[in-house]
Amino acid sequence: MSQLPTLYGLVATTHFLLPKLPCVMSPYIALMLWELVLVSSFVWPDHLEVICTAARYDVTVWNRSTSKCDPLISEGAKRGESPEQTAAACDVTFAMLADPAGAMEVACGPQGAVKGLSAGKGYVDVSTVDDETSKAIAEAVRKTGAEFLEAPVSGSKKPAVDGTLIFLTAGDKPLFERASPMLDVMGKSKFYLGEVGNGAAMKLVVNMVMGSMMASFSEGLLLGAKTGLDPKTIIEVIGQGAISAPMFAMKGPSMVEGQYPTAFPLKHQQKDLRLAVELADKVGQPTPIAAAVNDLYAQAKSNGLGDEDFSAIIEALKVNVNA
Ligand SMILES: NC(=O)C1=CN([C@@H]2O[C@H](COP(=O)(O)OP(=O)(O)OC[C@H]3O[C@@H](n4cnc5c(N)ncnc54)[C@H](OP(=O)(O)O)[C@@H]3O)[C@@H](O)[C@H]2O)C=CC1
Ligand SMILES: O=CC(=O)O
Repeated sequence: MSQLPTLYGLVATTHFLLPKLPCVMSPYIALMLWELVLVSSFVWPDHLEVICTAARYDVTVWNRSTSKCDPLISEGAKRGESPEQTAAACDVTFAMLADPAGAMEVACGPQGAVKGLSAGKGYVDVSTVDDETSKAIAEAVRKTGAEFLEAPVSGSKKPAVDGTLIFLTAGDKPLFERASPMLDVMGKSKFYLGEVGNGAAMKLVVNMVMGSMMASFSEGLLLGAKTGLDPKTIIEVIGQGAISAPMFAMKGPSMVEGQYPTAFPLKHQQKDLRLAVELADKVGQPTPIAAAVNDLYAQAKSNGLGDEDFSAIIEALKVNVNA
């Protein structure tokens, strides 16, 4: 299928992207891989066809819940039997897992990708994790002679489908250069940030700001509504001023309707806030706003909103304090 020498492995996650590369996958990665030829619970056959044709990569996919790979398999991807076998079969393996525990399990567990790595291979971890997890995976990967790149992404489901993610990479520069053509298929830009840990830190900083923005926006919509303002007009006014943001314009209208179709799950936004607050604590930077917002998301998660989109945080604020 491919005239290129690189074989991709994807060990992943499931919900967000079944992207376009070799993976141990997540839904999110599935979307990314989708453009390389990936797999996922999302079905966009026409789009996949376009991407496969354009990218021309041979892709092997593995996911813990194997059925999530079926759509990609039916489009020509090969099925990996385990992270180990996937990494052994591929030149470069992309991993996209839910959290630090999942990323460690898939990289370093009993059938982990590390067991299939060797000199000449590369492992690119696209999961959002903390710097310590990333460094531990980097060490295990490098012990095999393979190279490691952390590459968390900024951008949710639509950018994944469109191939307009932003990659925040750090680690082995030769692997960054080798993986760049693949990153370019899945993303609109990529940053190389130096030592392992810098990509994780950048991602946590960005998502800390995003989580706080969404909570503040939610408070504004609810406060306005309580004073008799039309929330749709609030969104319009915000959209024309200095604090306008694509996120408000995109998610505001459905939030007003009480609809939260999941692109970025609330449980992952809370995970990122928690990791950001822990990072701040480690380096001695006060982040009182992020700490308060983290508590709010944690409360929303315990109230059953974890699998909703993170914009469902507005529901956690819909309490009548005068009742
Ligand atoms: N969704 C989004 O918009 C974005 C997500 N991200 C980040 O990308 C990552 C994935 O996100 P997303 O796809 O939405 O998450 P999901 O929760 O939808 O998917 C998580 C994936 O991780 C797998 N997984 C979790 N734990 C393990 C484990 N112990 N062993 C093997 N597999 C495991 C799941 O497997 P299974 O299918 O078997 O459950 C699933 O494939 C997260 O780190 C998230 O923060 C970053 C930017 C945007
Ligand atoms: O991590 C989430 C995103 O949208 O970026």
